[in-house]
Amino acid sequence: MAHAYKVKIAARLRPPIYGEINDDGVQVVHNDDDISFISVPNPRDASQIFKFPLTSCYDPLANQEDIFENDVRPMIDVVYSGVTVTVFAYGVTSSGKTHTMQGTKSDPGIIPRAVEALFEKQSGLQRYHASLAVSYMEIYKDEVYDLLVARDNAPKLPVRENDSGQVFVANLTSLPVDSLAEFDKIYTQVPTLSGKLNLVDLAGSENNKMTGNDPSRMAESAAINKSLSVLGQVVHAINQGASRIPYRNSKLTRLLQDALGGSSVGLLICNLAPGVKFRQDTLNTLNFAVRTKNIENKPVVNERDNRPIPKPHFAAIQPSGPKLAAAVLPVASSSSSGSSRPSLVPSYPVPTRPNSTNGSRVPRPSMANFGGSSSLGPRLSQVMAPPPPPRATYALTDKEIDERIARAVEAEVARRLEERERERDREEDARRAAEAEERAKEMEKQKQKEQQRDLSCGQEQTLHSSEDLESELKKRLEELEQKMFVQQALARKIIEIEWAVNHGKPFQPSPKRPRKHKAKKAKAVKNGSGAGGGGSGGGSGRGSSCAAGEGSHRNEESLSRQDVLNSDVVLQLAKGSTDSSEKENLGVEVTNNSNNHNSLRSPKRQADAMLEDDSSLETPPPKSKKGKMASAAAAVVREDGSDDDWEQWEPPAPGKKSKKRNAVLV
Ligand SMILES: Nc1ncnc2c1ncn2[C@@H]1O[C@H](COP(=O)(O)OP(=O)(O)OP(=O)(O)O)[C@@H](O)[C@H]1O
Repeated sequence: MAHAYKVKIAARLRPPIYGEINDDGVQVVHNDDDISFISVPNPRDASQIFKFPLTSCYDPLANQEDIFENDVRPMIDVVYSGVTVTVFAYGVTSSGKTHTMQGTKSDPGIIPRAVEALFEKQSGLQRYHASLAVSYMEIYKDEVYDLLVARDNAPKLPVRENDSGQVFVANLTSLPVDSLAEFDKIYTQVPTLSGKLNLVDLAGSENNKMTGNDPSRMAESAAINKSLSVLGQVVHAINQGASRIPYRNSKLTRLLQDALGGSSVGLLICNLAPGVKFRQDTLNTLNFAVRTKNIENKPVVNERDNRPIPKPHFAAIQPSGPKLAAAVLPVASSSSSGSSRPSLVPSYPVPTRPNSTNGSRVPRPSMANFGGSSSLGPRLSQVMAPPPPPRATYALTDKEIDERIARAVEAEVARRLEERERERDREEDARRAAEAEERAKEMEKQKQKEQQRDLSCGQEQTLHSSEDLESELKKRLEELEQKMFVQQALARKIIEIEWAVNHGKPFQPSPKRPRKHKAKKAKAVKNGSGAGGGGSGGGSGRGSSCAAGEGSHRNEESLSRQDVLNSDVVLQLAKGSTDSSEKENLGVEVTNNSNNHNSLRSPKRQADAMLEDDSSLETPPPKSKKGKMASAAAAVVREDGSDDDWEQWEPPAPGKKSKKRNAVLV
C-alpha cells in the first residue's frame, strides 16, 4: 500500500510594487513559538482575523533561493525516484506567480533552478542513468498549445490517458536537454527511472472585473475562470469523497489530475498580492489552499484514492465562519489574462531585503500544525476566534509532518528500487534458466543425432559381417559337400571291394547310375535344398542308383568316425590295386589309364574324378524287376554282410563286363 502524501502548500506574499500602498491588508506572521501563518482581516469585519497556517509561509522579504531550497529541492530527489512531481503556482493576477516560477536572469525562479538541480543530481547518479527532456505548454481558452513550436501553426493538442491511467498531452514536443546519443548507448544496459517534474504557472485566479470591456479579454478571462472554477470543483469533490471527480471538465484539471489525488507529489505555491485591494482575492486563494492541502496523493501507485478523507471538510465548519463561505471558489468575474500574456501590472524595482537586524524574518517552513485529522476544524474555528489555540492541541508540528512525509517517501522510493532490483534479478534468473534449458535441449538433440549415427554405423557393420559370414559358410559348405562326395564315392568303392574280398569274388564296379538321377540331383541342389539336403540328396540319389543308399551313408559315417578310410588310405588301396594280380582280384582293369591318373591327382581333383568316375560305381543290377531295387539297396547296408541279394548277384562276365565297363567309361 502506497503512502498517502498530502499536497504541500506554500504561500508567498510579494512585496508591494510601485504605486501600491502597503496597508498591511495581508500579513505573514511568525510567532515566537515558530508557528507561521497568513493573517487576513475579514473584509466585512476588520475585527476578525483569518489565519491560514500552511506548510510554508514566505513574507515579502523571502527570496527565490529560500523558496527553492526549502520546498522544491527536496522534490528533485523524489523525481529521481521515478515519481512525478507537480509544482504549480496559483494566485491572482500580478501576485507574483511568474516571478516565482520563472524569475529573471539575475534572479532565477523555480524553473531554472529546478533544471539546474536536475542536472546536478543526474551527474551524481552512479547506479542509474537518467535522461532529461523538456516540454513546454500553455493552456489558453481551455486548449493546450505547444510552446516549443512556432505559435502561428501550433495545433491544439489533445489530452489523453494511457493504460496506466496517467494523463498526458498527445504530440507535445519533448526536447532532450542533455546528450541523448550517449544515453541511448547505455540505455538498454542499465535501469532507468521515469520521473517527471511539472512546473505550472497558472493564470490569475482573479475575477474578470479587472479585464475591462475588451471582448477578447473577456472570453479569455471566462475560459480562465472556467478552468480555475473546475479546479476548485475538483478540489472540493476530492475533499467530499465524491465518486466522480470532474477532472475532465477542463484541460487544466485534466493535466493536474496526477497532482490532485493522483500519483504525483504536489506542491502548490499560493502567490499573494499585498494590500487591502487584493484582500478578497487573497482570501479566495487561501481558501483554495486550505482545501487543497487536504488532498492526499499516492506517489507510488497511480491510482486515485476517492475515499472520504477522515478529516472534517472545510465546508463542514463553514457555519462557524460565515464570512469565509463567500471567499470560497468559484470566484466572481474579474479581469484576467492567460499565463503567457504579460502581467497587467507594470514591473517596478523590487525592494531589496533589509538586514536581519531590522527585525524582518527570513521565510521558513511554517511550524503550524495542520496534519492532524481533526485539527483543521478546530484550528479554523480558532482562527475565526481571537485567541490562538494552545500549543498542546497540535499533535505534530509542520516540521515533524514534513519529516514524516519525507521518511515515508524515502521508504517508498527505497522499496520501489528494491522491487525493481528483485524484478531485474528475477528476469535475469529466468533468462539464465531459459538459456540453460535451451542448451540442454541442444545437447540432447546432439546426443540423439550421435546415437542415430552410431546405430546406423553398427547396423552396417553387422550387415557386412553377417554377409561375410554367410559367404564364408557357403564356401565352407561347398568344400564340405565336395569332401563328402569324395568320401561317399570312396566308401562305396571300399564297400564293394570289401564285399568282393569277403566273398572271394573279383571286384566288379557297380553298374552305372542312370543319368536322369544325376540331373535330378543337380536340380535339387539348384533349388537350394540346402547343405543337408545336398548331402542326403546326394547320398540317396546315388543310393537309389547304385543300391548303396542308406548303407553307404552309414558306412560314410563309420568312415568319418574311425578316420580310417580317409582319402590317403583309400588312395593306398587304390595304389596297391595296381598290381595285376590284385587287379584281377579286385576286378579292376587298367585298360583305361585314367584310373591311375586319378590316383595321382590331388584330393580335390581325385574327388572330381571319382565323382566323374562315379558312373563306374555301378550298383549290382536287380535280379528281376525294378521294384526289387529297394530291397537290394537295403541288403547292401547290412553290416553282417549277409546280403542274399548281393550273394545272388553275379558280377558280369569278363567279356560282357568289359563291354559294359567300356560303355560306362566312355
Ligand atoms: N517576490 C517578488 N519580489 C519582487 N517583485 C515581485 C515579486 N513577485 C512579483 N513581483 C513583481 O510583481 C509583478 C507581477 O508579478 P508576476 O508577473 O510574476 O505576476 P503573475 O502572478 O505572474 O501575473 P499574471 O497572472 O498576470 O501572470 C512583476 O513586475 C514582478 O516583477
